[in-house]
Amino acid sequence: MDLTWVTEGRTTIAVPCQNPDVPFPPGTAPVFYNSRMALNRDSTVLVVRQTHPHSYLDAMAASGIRGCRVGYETGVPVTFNDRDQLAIDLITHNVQSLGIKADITCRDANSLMSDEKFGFVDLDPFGTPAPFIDAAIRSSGKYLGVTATDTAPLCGAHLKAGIRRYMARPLNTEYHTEVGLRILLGNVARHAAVYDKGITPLFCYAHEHFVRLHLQLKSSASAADKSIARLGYIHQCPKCPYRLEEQKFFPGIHTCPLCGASLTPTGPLWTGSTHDPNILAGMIEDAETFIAGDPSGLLKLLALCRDEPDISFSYDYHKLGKFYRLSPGPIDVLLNRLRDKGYRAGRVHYSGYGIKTDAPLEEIRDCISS
Ligand SMILES: C[S@@+](CC[C@H](N)C(=O)[O-])C[C@H]1O[C@@H](n2cnc3c(N)ncnc32)[C@H](O)[C@@H]1O
Ligand SMILES: [Zn+2]
Repeated sequence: MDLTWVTEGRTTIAVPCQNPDVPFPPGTAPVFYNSRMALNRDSTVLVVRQTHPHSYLDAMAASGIRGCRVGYETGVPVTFNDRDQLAIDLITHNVQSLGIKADITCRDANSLMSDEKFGFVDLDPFGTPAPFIDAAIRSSGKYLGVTATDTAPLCGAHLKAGIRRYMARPLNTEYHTEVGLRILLGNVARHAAVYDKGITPLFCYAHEHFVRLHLQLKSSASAADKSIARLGYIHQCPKCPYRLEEQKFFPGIHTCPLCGASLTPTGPLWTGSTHDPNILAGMIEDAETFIAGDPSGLLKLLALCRDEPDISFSYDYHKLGKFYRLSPGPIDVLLNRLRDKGYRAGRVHYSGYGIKTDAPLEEIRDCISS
């Protein structure tokens, strides 16, 4: 395998040689490495620096970049695993060149996670993490990281695949990214509850083509009950912009109060907050000085998440304008008008056109038109 050196964060490792103008066709790279996931890994390094787990499992390590960064940039002992021997050879080379403390195993991730426990278990598979979530919850002593790149099933573009994988009904609507994030969170909460574990989202977000979760697990039946109580539904009107958040285990049947159509439920999904404000504040402070290179993209994402209201759906600002046949002014003017009227209002982290507010639609329309 021809190798080249790459530096990500403060860590330099070897990865398969790739001409950026002629990328490997999907599935043909000798060992996977994607520089576009650097922000995803930056966020994990920051979470690990806030949480200090006693050990970290990079369950699907490929080149080992994620675990190498955790080991080198946080000092936490790492176990690297991949079922591919080529990946193991590359990880061994990278671990030796960095001089970090590590165990390296070549096993099926589910088998390893069924046998051993780790402070922080991290899943970063190709596509869906669904087949690995159960074992990861059993293996994790306290923290869990999950990446999902199967955004089409999660967000409702591939409805049947979404239902099969996550046992929830997604909805391909203007806030489908939010739906995908919350369906994955809800799925993890339900798996955790089976083992009397509750989840606390530390920093969970959707970005470009992936969803990323960082969670804390708490072992107790009451923590599990509290998580289950956070599950619910978003009911969307198929004819107008009306939508309703419902925190209930079984969905109610609802009719749109504005146009009379039957609302379509999406879920079960996680409702309310998707981050811990203290962890986020610590990450923001740390990112400014610790993340090597240009931390502006990550800092922007962290600030947007911090300021996003804890509401489980959003509106596309342009779509509202189109529906009401109004030409909307600047988004910040609308948000200020809503706040002046006493409503919560803010931007969303996953779209430049999304807004979240608890104002009723008539008030939003008035604020757009005034
Ligand atoms: C998306 S890559 C991991 C990327 C890596 N974490 C990073 O940050 O660059 C997925 C890796 O999972 C490995 N893999 C897939 N299924 C697996 C399984 N059941 N057990 C262990 N490794 C697996 C593949 O060999 C591949 O190297
Ligand atoms: Zn309606």
